[in-house]
Amino acid sequence: MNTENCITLKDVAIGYSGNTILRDINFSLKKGEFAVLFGPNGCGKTTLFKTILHIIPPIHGTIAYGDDYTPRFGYVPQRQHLDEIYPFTAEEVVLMGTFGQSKPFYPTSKTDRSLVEQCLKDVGMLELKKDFFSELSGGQKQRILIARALATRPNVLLLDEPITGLDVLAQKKIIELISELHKKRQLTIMMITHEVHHIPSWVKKIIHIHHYKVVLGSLEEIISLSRIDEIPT
Ligand SMILES: Nc1ncnc2c1ncn2[C@@H]1O[C@H](COP(=O)(O)OP(=O)(O)OP(=O)(O)O)[C@@H](O)[C@H]1O
Repeated sequence: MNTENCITLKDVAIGYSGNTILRDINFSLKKGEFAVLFGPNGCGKTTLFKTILHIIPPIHGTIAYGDDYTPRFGYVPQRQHLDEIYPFTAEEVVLMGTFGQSKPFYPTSKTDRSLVEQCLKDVGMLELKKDFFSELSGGQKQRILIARALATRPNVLLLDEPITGLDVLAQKKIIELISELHKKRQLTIMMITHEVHHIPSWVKKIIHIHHYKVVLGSLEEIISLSRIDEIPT
């Protein structure tokens, strides 16, 4: 495998309990690349993320990593699913990101505490760390979920619809934050969206799920395909 590629999907089929949702998925991500996974509601974007994260196995095909490359995934799930079930402060939510690497029932280490502080600082939420997660605005919640993912010390960040449901200004700020983190931490990033106008104009790689097929395309190609889909038949 090309050493520049950190993740390669080859002839992958995804789905649940043997029922295929999408097949013939073929693409690679280079180290430090920023890719958008775009497609309509219910087409299988989150399922593809779950497969890449090994939460569910692929029905067919392989997911390979570059030579000498071990991916450490940070996952930012859809915010709407978490809003009401989190009776924790912002800081406690970020701390959860460290749990996968700490020993059970041990008090939080100083290293983890300072990691949490750094992640809160990096997303601009240090001052609100004692506020309840449930009482934060949509944009602030998104920042905390990004900080929680950063606290897992990732080299690959997967973001599921990070700007859906935010107002235009908050969307702009979250995209700026993600872009800044991408550069500063040299992360490989994959971001899901189902709205074409949520794709930043500077994104070069777009993985498009279109009519049950996974294709790579430029933003211009994706926009023209979306327009064709909007024409009534
Ligand atoms: N745990 C599950 N078991 C069986 N089917 C599921 C499960 N989770 C999702 N599905 C189905 O898989 C299909 C793809 O869902 P998925 O959540 O991956 O789509 P999506 O593109 O991320 O949608 P959205 O944009 O609405 O988040 C849907 O038909 C959904 O009902």
